[in-house]
Amino acid sequence: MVVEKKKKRGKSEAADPQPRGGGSRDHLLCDTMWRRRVGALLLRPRSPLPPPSSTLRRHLPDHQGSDGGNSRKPFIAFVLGGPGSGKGTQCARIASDYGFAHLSAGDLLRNEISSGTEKGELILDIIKQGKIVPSEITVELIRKAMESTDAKRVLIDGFPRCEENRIAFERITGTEPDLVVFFDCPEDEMVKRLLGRNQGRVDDNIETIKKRLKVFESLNIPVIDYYSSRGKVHKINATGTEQEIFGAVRKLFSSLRF
Ligand SMILES: Nc1ncnc2c1ncn2[C@@H]1O[C@H](COP(=O)(O)OP(=O)(O)O)[C@@H](O)[C@H]1O
Ligand SMILES: O=c1ccn([C@@H]2O[C@H](COP(=O)(O)OP(=O)(O)O)[C@@H](O)[C@H]2O)c(=O)[nH]1
Ligand SMILES: [Mg+2]
Repeated sequence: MVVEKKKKRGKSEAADPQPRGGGSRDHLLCDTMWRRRVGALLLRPRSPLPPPSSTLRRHLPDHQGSDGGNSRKPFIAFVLGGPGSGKGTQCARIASDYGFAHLSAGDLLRNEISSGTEKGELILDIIKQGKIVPSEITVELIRKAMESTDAKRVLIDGFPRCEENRIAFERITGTEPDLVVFFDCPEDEMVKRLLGRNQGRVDDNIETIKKRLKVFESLNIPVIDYYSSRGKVHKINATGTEQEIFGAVRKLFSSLRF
């Protein structure tokens, strides 16, 4: 099943700006429709997105360091994979064994929902529908979280979700990931795990799961294809036990020079 999908993931498709899959495209919208819908919210007077702040700049330039260690950027790993592929589970173990800060985009968004703001209501609405939150919101949350950690190694779990997310992140932070880890898992296994997750999440129901899987295939795979073409992707077979998968993860992370 996975192999068949991989065959379909040709380069030309990655370059195709149109979402794949045909049929109604509503569920595939990354950001455009929501931007329109919440234009007033997003365009409300506020300070424009700042250029990378001095704190973030300290981390963001070349992580090899160019001014005696003061300008070191953290080592950034994006952790991608379909819903239920085990991103969060494996990130927790990487964070604990390899000294990474674990920034989960989904958790940052859910924290914002808990704040009870208008923005939180918008995020909740989008998550319930399995769609993607506007990049301005997510990138800003990630940027702030990166600024507030002193960690020299950062895992960004579940982001970028689409090409537009990726471009916004690179533009706003002025940096790129050093590594992209892709947990490759068959859909039926992901569905089984999500239905058993039992965390009371509004999006872990079969109707929303189906939408999330379509969004992953149409919008997230192109991000993985993009970074593959830049030699940054390390694919890990995400079937088997947590321990077995972590064996493959450990092989990768133990071989890295941070
Ligand atoms: N290898 C695995 N085998 C079976 N269940 C797993 C495995 N890895 C994670 N899980 C469970 O599957 C669910 C989804 O895992 P999670 O790490 O939250 O995935 P993601 O962050 O990619 O959505 C959780 O309930 C988790 O405990
Ligand atoms: O960068 C992100 C990360 C998450 N989400 C939304 O938050 C939901 C849950 O994301 P999370 O990463 O927590 O889900 P997971 O893949 O881990 O099950 C997604 O379906 C999206 O609706 C988003 O819009 N942008
Ligand atoms: Mg997760």
